[in-house]
Amino acid sequence: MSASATVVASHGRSYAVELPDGVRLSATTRGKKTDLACGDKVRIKVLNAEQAVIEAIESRSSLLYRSDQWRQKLIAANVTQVLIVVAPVPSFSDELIGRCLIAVEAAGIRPLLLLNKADLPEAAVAHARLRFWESLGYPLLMLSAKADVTPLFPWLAEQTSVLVGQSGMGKSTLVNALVPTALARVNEISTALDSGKHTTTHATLYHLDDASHLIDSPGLQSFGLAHVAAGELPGLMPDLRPHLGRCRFHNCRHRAEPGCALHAAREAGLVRAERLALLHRLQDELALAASY
Ligand SMILES: Nc1nc2c(ncn2[C@@H]2O[C@H](COP(=O)(O)OP(=O)(O)OP(=O)(O)O)[C@@H](O)[C@H]2O)c(=O)[nH]1
Ligand SMILES: [Zn+2]
Repeated sequence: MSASATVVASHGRSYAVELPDGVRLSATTRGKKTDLACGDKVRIKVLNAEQAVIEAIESRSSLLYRSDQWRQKLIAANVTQVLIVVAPVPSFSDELIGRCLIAVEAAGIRPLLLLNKADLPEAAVAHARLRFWESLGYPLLMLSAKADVTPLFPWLAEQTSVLVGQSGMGKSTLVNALVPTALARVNEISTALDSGKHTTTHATLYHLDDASHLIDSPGLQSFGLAHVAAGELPGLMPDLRPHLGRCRFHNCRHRAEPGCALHAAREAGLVRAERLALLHRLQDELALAASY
């Protein structure tokens, strides 16, 4: 029997898919190609009450992924919003936030920065650090997953959101607070995927209501952007964007070229030196990836 389904968990080559009536099956793909992400809409062939084979993947409205010179790591498909979760403790990385926001911009998805653990005394300093990202136009919400997640409700309504962030920021705590049945679900899916672990080792999709869905993803340590073209990078950085097209050379790489408008903006205090440094690091990584 052939049917439509949604990928609700992905872990390596193992998937869990959900039928329109809510029944979940474990599924594998045919052949070697396994470019599937949690949130993907697929056509499956049901083998029995527990198993299915994924036969085709439907076109995606969005795809969030990271990549290095060797491979792409799909994070989530068909999401409308990315929640970048940070916390005062353990300390978060601005480098990771900057990279993640470029991937989010490249994918055309709405971002929300979420500062969790607002109850900790270190939260004020973390909040002050995040004001930079807020000044670029990215919305920022501060809450405590342990105390109260209701401030998040209006943001989640009628969205398919994916939680991304470094390990330990509190993604699982957030999911457990938002989805009362989440823990049971995780155990059920872990069994289906035969991983035997109950930590966030794979992406999982939860339904908050009929129109609102939430995908949890494993903690990130790095965020490669080998899939973004070098020429597109500055246009994906909102602080650099207003200065583009004003360099002396139309093909300026914003490195040592004379008359570079981005360097002029940095000298005028309009652009942070770290942001140009990030652009240059990403350009170097792309050049390295291209040389393989
Ligand atoms: N004080 C405080 N601690 C929190 C809060 N939310 C989560 N924590 C704690 O932070 C630690 C990490 O939380 P997790 O939910 O496991 O973090 P995670 O982001 O899912 O981590 P990974 O599964 O490794 O990706 C746990 O000890 C939580 O109890 C909060 O709002 N306030
Ligand atoms: Zn330039």
